[in-house]
Amino acid sequence: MNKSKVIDINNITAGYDNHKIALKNINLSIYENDFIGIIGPNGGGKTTLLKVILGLLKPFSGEIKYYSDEKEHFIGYLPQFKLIDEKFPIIVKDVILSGLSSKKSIFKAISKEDNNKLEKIMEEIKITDLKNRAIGSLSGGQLQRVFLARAIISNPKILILDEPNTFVDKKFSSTLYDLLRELNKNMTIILVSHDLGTIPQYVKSIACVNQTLHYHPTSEITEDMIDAYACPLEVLAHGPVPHRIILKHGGNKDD
Ligand SMILES: Nc1ncnc2c1ncn2[C@@H]1O[C@H](COP(=O)(O)OP(=O)(O)OP(=O)(O)O)[C@@H](O)[C@H]1O
Repeated sequence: MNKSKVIDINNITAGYDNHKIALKNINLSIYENDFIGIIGPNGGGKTTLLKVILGLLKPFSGEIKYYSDEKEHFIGYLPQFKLIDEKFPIIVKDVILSGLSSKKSIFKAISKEDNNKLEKIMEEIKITDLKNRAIGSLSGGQLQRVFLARAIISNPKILILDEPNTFVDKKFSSTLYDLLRELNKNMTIILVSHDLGTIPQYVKSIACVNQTLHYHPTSEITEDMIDAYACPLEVLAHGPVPHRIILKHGGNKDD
């Protein structure tokens, strides 16, 4: 079966003002219905890669191609979590609705169709009871759900999540992954995570990012990836780790 490409990253080198290079000669092709887990050490360049994909950071060199007719709702993005000032005067439903159009004023009356989308998404993510709460009054996990709802309400072709597990509780964590699996039927998902114990069960492939990018077309995390890319080893030691994800390099064939 031939899958269509949605994004092609060719030989990208990127970094910041001081000419500090965060990513060097990165190549990655992303296809429809991919579910890519991005792992790597702190400061390895994961968020920088997302910024390049989102068009928020112009690379020093290289090229990124997008394959889509529709620009506006091509990518939904759940950013890395930041606490919000508790006086921030916006309520939950307006935050979620702002994911439908960047141009629409939050004071404009919402259409019936948009309202239906809002109700449906809040039910799916189990935040209906938060609908009229000021976002500054929410807990970290609640806020993260609200931003997830905002990222997917427009039904984007690609969903990008940066560390979505930081604040959610264990119970919502499995709901979140089940939801992502469901969304993945119609959406490409790119997920940055340190949660090495969990992501192999959900993602279809893994990209290790530590200034360079190494793509692994399976969801197994091998010792090799951990050694070469200094991925956070301690996470593997926490809790029950499915045996199948710990393989030696070439373990599939030789062991
Ligand atoms: N705005 C910035 N200005 C200058 N340097 C930056 C900026 N943002 C990130 N960096 C640097 O770029 C490198 C890559 O950072 P990045 O945030 O992409 O890493 P990361 O893999 O997402 O890390 P973490 O897992 O800690 O979130 C780091 O050395 C970081 O200090």
